[in-house]
Amino acid sequence: MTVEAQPVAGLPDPTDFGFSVVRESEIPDELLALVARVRDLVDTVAHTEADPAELREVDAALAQVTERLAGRRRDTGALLLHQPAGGPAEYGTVTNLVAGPTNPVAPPLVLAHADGGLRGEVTLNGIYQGPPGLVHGGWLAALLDQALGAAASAAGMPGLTANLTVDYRRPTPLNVPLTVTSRVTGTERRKVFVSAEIRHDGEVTAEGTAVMVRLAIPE
Ligand SMILES: CCCCC/C=C\C/C=C\C/C=C\C/C=C\CCCC(=O)SCCNC(=O)CCNC(=O)[C@H](O)C(C)(C)COP(=O)(O)OP(=O)(O)OC[C@H]1O[C@@H](n2cnc3c(N)ncnc32)[C@H](O)[C@@H]1OP(=O)(O)O
Repeated sequence: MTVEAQPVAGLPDPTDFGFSVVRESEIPDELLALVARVRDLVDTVAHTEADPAELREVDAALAQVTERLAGRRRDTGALLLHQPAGGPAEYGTVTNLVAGPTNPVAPPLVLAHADGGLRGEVTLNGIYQGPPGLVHGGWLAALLDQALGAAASAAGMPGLTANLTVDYRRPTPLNVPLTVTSRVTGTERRKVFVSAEIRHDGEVTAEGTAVMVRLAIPE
């Protein structure tokens, strides 16, 4: 489902540049319910010890379901026009790997404006595993990258990550609530300096900084 975008302060209308735009409110509840179901499915499949005959049957059933849904496919680059709690409307992508509401692989990370930056809670299950019982370091980097990019975007300066530095301070456990925070710490020409942390039980388990380079939007 694609609609006309509301203008976002300081940004041109993305439809003028060939992007399709979807308002968050236009995503049907039924799709969100299906996405949640598939998240459960991914975790279930990753951990199943069902016998081969049962697996064959389930595989065939899922092949039918996949074919049934494959007919009407959204543009991969479709933008999501959404409004983080406590802040103005902004753009992301509908299928963003970390935060996209329609992406079953996204946990998803939902961030709200807080304390001069952004804050959100997320719980990562066994499909995000690296070492036994612990979150994969690449996924922690992805969470941080998202929070860092979103902080710049929420401050009205969307851009791309030019440089990302991650420090892993403590092992980050699976299946527990993690708090993610981020903020802009400075700007210089098109560069936006940002920092972010992931905490478990109040203790920082991973932290990152990034240089985001603001989008150079053609006149
Ligand atoms: C039309 C409307 C569209 C609306 C869309 C709106 C929003 C959508 C955008 C964002 C969505 C918001 C939130 C999403 C949240 C998170 C998503 C995660 C973020 C990512 O997943 S993102 C993917 C990975 N990311 C890349 O795929 C970047 C590949 N890369 C490049 O595309 C270029 O490399 C680029 C653009 C970075 C720079 O290129 P460029 O030509 O534009 O600019 P240039 O090189 O002149 O650099 C300008 C100044 O940045 C300094 N600088 C450059 N590189 C640096 C580095 N590595 N370290 C330190 N400083 C650096 C220079 O030193 C200079 O600094 P100075 O001003 O001091 O000279």
